[in-house]
Amino acid sequence: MSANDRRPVGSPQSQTYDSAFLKACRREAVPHTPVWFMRQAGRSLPEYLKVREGIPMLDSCMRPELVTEITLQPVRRHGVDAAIFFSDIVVPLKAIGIDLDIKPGVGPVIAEPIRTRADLARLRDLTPEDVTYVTEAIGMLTRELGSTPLIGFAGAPFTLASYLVEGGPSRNHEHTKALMYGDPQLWADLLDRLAEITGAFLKVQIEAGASAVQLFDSWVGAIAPADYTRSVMPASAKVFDAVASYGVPRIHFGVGTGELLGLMGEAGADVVGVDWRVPLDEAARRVGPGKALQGNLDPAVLFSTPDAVMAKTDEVLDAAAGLEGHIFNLGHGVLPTTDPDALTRLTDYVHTRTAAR
Ligand SMILES: Cc1c2[nH]c(c1CCC(=O)O)Cc1[nH]c(c(CCC(=O)O)c1C)Cc1[nH]c(c(CCC(=O)O)c1C)Cc1[nH]c(c(C)c1CCC(=O)O)C2
Repeated sequence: MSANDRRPVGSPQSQTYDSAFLKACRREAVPHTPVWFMRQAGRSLPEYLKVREGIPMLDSCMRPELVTEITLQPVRRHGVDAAIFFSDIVVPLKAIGIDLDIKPGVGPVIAEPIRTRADLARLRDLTPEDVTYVTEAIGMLTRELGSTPLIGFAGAPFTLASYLVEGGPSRNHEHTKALMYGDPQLWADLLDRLAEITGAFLKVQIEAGASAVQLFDSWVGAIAPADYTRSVMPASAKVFDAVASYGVPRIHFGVGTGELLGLMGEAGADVVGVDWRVPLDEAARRVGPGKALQGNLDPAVLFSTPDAVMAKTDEVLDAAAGLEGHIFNLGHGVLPTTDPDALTRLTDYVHTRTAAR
């Protein structure tokens, strides 16, 4: 029997329960503000580029030893308070047989976009057998990580639908919105299918040992609040409901979502991720009581001088001073050409500045 079998995730007996990260998610007192970075594993790290050499992105997600190594790299280097599982939001779609690839410098590209009712049949249920490499990698990882929590993740139904309907990355989401407004029933059915798949994918990660999960609705900032409530929120709420009984914190993040922060909390999140456009004290007013916040240093700030980084970090920490729970992060993912030393310095700075309080 492994440690995971005896000490279930989410319970006070789990090895990660008393970590600063999980305490902040639960809005309990912390020894220091916990830090992790979206996209902390990846191209900013030379050791990542080295192990990925000659291995296509999606292939790398299916090799448990490689996933374990890549996930651990930023934890070792920066001393962050949590690891995020190395994978991609399109991995579950690939696992159920959707023909897609991740093109370097472009992102996910879908061979045949999904736009009709007949296309929906291609989105079959995801079972744990489809992603045994995920279960295996998380088992290896949680053994290596010990008391450091592992964050599992998935793409939210809207963001996944955007890739599937457009066929790839999109600035304006025109085909996606055409479907959402033009055939609301097909849209609702598509998002509901994606919610089932996403819920199943998160369950696999939690059952394998993930201590928290983050739902990335990266592109939902393109949607107005009324449309979000009507056409997006029911599916995201279904995903959060699917994993509610595990008792692990659920984080909800999107870019440009200032007008949606309250609704994204209401969808069922315990922690709301905030990009850099809304200060955290204002975000707290929008989200309301009972939720922790995560964020929100502009990732581009890391290209500035160390003094400027510290000054902008102080602004984030000052705005966060009155929050019920705060997890320090960037407002979006680490940019690929970021100096990794700037991330290590930032981690140390947040730890030191918040330890004395
Ligand atoms: C929208 C989205 C995607 N993937 C993801 C999102 C949501 C987060 C966000 O909003 O940024 C999520 C994601 N993708 C990846 C992770 C790994 C874990 C981590 O954060 O450290 C996570 C959490 C690895 C990856 N996913 C990808 C890379 C780069 C590929 C490479 O290193 O070869 C990595 C490390 C590819 C990818 N996959 C996607 C994009 C836009 C890209 C970048 C394309 C490019 O610029 O090359 C889709």
